[in-house]
Amino acid sequence: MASVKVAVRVRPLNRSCAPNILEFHRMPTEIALFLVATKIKKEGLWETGALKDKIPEGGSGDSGRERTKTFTYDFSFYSADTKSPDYVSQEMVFKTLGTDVVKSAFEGYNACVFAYGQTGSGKSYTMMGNSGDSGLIPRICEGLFSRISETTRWDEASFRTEVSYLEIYNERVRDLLRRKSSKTFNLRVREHPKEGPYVEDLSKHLVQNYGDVEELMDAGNINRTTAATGMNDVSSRSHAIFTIKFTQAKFDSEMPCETVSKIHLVDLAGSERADATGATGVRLKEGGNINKSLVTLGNVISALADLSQDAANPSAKKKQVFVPYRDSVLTWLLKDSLGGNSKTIMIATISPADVNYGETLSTLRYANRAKNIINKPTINEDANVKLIRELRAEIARLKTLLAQGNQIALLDSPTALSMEEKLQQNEARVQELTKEWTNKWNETQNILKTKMVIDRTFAMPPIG
Ligand SMILES: Nc1ncnc2c1ncn2[C@@H]1O[C@H](COP(=O)(O)OP(=O)(O)OP(=O)(O)O)[C@@H](O)[C@H]1O
Repeated sequence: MASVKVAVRVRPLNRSCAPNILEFHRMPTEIALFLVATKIKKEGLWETGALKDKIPEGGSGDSGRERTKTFTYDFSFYSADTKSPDYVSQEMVFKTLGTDVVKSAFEGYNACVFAYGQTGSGKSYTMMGNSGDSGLIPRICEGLFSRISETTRWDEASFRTEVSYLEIYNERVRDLLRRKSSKTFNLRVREHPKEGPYVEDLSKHLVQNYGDVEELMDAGNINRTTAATGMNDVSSRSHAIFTIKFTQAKFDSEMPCETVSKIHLVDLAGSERADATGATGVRLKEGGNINKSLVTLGNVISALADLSQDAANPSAKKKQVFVPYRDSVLTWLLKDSLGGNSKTIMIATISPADVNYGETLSTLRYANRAKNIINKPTINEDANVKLIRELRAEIARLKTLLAQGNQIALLDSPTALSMEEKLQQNEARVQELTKEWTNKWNETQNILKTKMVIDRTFAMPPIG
């Protein structure tokens, strides 16, 4: 069991922007939002943060008193002012959150990081970053490959890494890395009985080093649907999911080990008010679809939070809680990351400008709710390797029983003979499975050793 970890990140003010509600004390209306830094500094990083929403009770006769609502998150990143001693850089965000994702991948857990927030609040900056100031996705990929080369220096481990990149635009799934020859832009979402929802025909790209990933990331980013809006010159008009499938195989005390980890790195489109963005026509339709799927995400988060609270209170009468995963493509595809088999992190991005007070408060509430989600991450072990381990345990058990039987002169009894037979069968099966598994990995390594060339002929998405 693991709760969804929630971090909040404050972006800098725009040059032309309204006053900063982080330090701004003149009340724009009766309501002022103070993002009060009540953080605990631990090992040089902000470990826990609380953001306070102070609402002075102006006009009610007790103007001196303030109603204070406090939100507490797992992490709060103050990135509004590079000169501040509290300033949190892209590197610090990676060190605090990203290194855990890399660790999860090596341990065989699924992981997910998703950035949520108002349009222009810094989701793409946090997830992808700018050139020379990269965000979590490139840093996690780099971290993964640097740990692979470190590991292979002293260990006989083998690795296989595949990436895919899709966007959900107006409720349709597009492959951002599809080949020019592939025919469809509107991919179907299907459900695997064991592995859950997946995108049919989504291209998967084998990568050997960070350079390969970088090429794919750049190609996908060019393909992503963006547009200038009243709030952001390069606004993402789609939700983007960058997925890494990471497989690790090795012999540990002569025992095969194989784990698979799926990492979803998600840059959501921003919530927006049509009046603030000035959207009309196509942009307005996009905005409507974006908001609709974010509302569904909010409903899923709320339902999961209710379920977790219910589970934590066994004496309370159980409520019937329905989780509306299927109400949007986004929530359906992220089903495992939300309330399932994944270690998940939400990064809520907010603006410190007073004009964004309403959206900031709503993001803080949304993030507060997400903290209550309890996931059930498990190590994803290869089914054959699991079988080998179980058979070996059975062999050890039979051997002990036979040795005990030997001591009390049962060796020629029918029970002992059938045990002996079973033991031999199991040993033969283990040998056969281990051989198959070793051959499979040798083949994979041979494919990986032949120099791969990334196909750069990616298709461009249709407009609108
Ligand atoms: N923490 C930050 N430090 C420096 N610049 C930032 C930060 N956060 C955002 N920005 C800048 O603000 C602008 C808008 O940010 P970004 O595109 O990341 O927003 P977004 O939340 O992804 O918006 P949308 O939902 O419209 O796509 C970009 O130019 C980005 O570089």
